[in-house]
Amino acid sequence: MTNTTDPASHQPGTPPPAIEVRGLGFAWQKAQPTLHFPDFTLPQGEHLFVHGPSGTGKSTLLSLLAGMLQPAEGHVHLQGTDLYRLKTRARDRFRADHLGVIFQHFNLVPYLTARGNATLPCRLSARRRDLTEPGAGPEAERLLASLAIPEDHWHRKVNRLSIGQQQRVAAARALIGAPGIILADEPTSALDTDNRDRFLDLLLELADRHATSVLFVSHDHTLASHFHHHLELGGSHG
Ligand SMILES: Nc1ncnc2c1ncn2[C@@H]1O[C@H](COP(=O)(O)OP(=O)(O)OP(=O)(O)O)[C@@H](O)[C@H]1O
Repeated sequence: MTNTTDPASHQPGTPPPAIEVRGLGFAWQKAQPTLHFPDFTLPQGEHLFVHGPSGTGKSTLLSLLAGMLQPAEGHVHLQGTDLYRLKTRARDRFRADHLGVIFQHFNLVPYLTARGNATLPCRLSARRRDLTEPGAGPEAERLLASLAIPEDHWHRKVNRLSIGQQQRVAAARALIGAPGIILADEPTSALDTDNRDRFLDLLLELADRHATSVLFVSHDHTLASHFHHHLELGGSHG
């Protein structure tokens, strides 16, 4: 893997942070003002809660961190790799190997089962396949069970599951193969308070087992206490 670590960004001999953002800006269209994002560093294994009013750029930030948009300015380093110095194919590979993403609408593959969706990252990444023990199928089943998906639902197509169950399948897909970073965009928006807290506790507990860093976007301030760090968008920086 190409490693374009910025030597100024962390002490030699220590692991690089999970996420480092510097001077990041993005414009959806030339006529639109550039969205500016605050600088931040998230140490590996720690969790960040990103909040802020609608339209302040939370989803845009997530897409930038996932390597899916080209920034107008600034840098994103993920685990020491300068994401936007990678060529497109290398960036796609980096994403498949190191990122688990839970989108607002889950982006599950509707014609695959819960187990089929959860194992998908291991089909796209040999690294993640190699990091499953004893293999992608059993690991997917263990994650689905940990996330309270009943065994008789594992072989059901995901469009026959409840919204809450689909959210948990998306979490299993993000967690499989121990990616270093999980990016989650409002993944609890459709859940009631009890299920939301349970989902979040499970996600963070499973992430902690592999020292996975979680960046979690939500409008819901009551979730902030679950996280080590908080980042408010829409303040004086932008
Ligand atoms: N595909 C797009 N094309 C043009 N402008 C966009 C696009 N997506 C978002 N924007 C604009 O970029 C800005 C930031 O949007 P973004 O969705 O990142 O905000 P957000 O904080 O996630 O909002 P919400 O909380 O409502 O989901 C908004 O002004 C929005 O209108």
